[in-house]
Amino acid sequence: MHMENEFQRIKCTQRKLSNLHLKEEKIKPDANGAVVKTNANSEKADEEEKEDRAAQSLLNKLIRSNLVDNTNQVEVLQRDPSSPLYSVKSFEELRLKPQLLQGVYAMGFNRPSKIQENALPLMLAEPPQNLIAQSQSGTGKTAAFVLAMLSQVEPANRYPQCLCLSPTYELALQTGKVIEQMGKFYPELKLAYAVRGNKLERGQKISEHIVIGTPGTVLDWCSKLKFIDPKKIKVFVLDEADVMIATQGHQDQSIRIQRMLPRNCQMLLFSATFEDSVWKFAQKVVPDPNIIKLKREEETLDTIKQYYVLCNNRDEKFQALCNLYGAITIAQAMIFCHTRKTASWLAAELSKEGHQVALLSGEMMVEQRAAVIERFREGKEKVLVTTNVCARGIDVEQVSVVINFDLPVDKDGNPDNETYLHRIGRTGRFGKRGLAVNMVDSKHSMNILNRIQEHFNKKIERLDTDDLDEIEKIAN
Ligand SMILES: Nc1ncnc2c1ncn2[C@@H]1O[C@H](COP(=O)(O)OP(=O)(O)OP(=O)(O)O)[C@@H](O)[C@H]1O
Repeated sequence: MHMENEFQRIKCTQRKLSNLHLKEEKIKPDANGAVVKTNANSEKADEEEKEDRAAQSLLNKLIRSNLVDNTNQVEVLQRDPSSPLYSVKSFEELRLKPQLLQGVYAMGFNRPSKIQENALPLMLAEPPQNLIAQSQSGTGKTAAFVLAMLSQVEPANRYPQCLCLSPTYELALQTGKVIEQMGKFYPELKLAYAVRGNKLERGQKISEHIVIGTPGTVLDWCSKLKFIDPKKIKVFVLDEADVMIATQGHQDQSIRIQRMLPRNCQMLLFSATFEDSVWKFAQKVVPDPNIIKLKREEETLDTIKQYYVLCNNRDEKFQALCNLYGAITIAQAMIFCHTRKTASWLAAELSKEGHQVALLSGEMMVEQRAAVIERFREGKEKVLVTTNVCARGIDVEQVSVVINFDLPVDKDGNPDNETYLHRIGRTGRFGKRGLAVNMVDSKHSMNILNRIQEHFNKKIERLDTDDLDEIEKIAN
């Protein structure tokens, strides 16, 4: 397929861009090759680690090979509440083109996911319906809109008919990959990438049926360069709207593109979250929408044993951790630190003690991070040391022990209860027992711990890591 080569070519550029990403770090080598900070704020930057939602989203895509379990109900708000609500339990019921059904099965999908059950009939309805859909990452949104786009293409018409916006170059490539896989048995269907670096000759018109790209380049291709005739677009998809609006300028560019499309163009918007800002944006770009929401699986602290260990300083925390090591490595454990520096130090110290640990750090490229998580998921390492920010939003399901080497705090130094719940709450899932150990080394961190206890109205027991009987007790 023609798009295969295209993808390969873009993949090469992707590597170069990933390297660029590293250059943006606020550290540089001095004349002797040692790493020095470039400005006074860099210590702070290191501590806070800028949250990069796009990188986190990409990481989740790279490490995920399955649907995320979700037994919560799907909420559907129809534009026309009087029309019957269709939901499908099989892909056959959707009456897809045979080559698409073949593609779906070749991907190993046996039946639609929860969100797909309701979203697909709405998206494939005649006349096409607009849709705003929200569900957590990994619930099958991408596969759903890719199928909708592929279903609506008329291959005989050699011009773009579906337009899909992604927040970043890398995310666009990932979605492109799903289009390629699902369209594997539909060779006449062609895909073009509207991403920076993909240069076309002036005056050229694109003949591919689906265009996937980032807002800036797509806007240029539709307006300034006129590679695409926006008036011929039948399906417009805005993916990862929550990540999109976190990037400066993307929101305005997306709205400008949307304004160029014909009135009867089907508009589809997807997001993992629905904060107010996302919702406002969604309403601007999707007129008269149907709305589908799938709630996140509730995390609870009910089946988790929570402890704290009282120490005087970092070295004592390390010693306590070593005492606990045998008990925690019965299962898989994640250890959270506040800064990259502490995480690197801790991983190095644990290695010196002869323990095999993995380090996941924000300064690694996304591909490297994905490889580390993959090894951990395969059980090649039983302990993963990371920072709260770096691991935010990453779903590793089999972890049953969480150690907060540093307690989670927000930018202002207040307890970050949400992160605490998300980290710890995942350990006791599916009826499994979980274990959480919090390291406390100052009055301040004791105060944070007390506030966390108050917030969840749950007592966190003290643990003496010199007492072998007690350690034995928590491990079993
Ligand atoms: N019906 C299905 N049956 C089995 N696996 C599926 C099905 N739909 C999607 N998947 C797989 O589940 C994983 C998550 O799906 P997908 O990427 O579509 O989720 P998503 O909600 O778009 O996630 P994100 O928000 O991270 O983009 C992928 O590996 C995908 O191949």
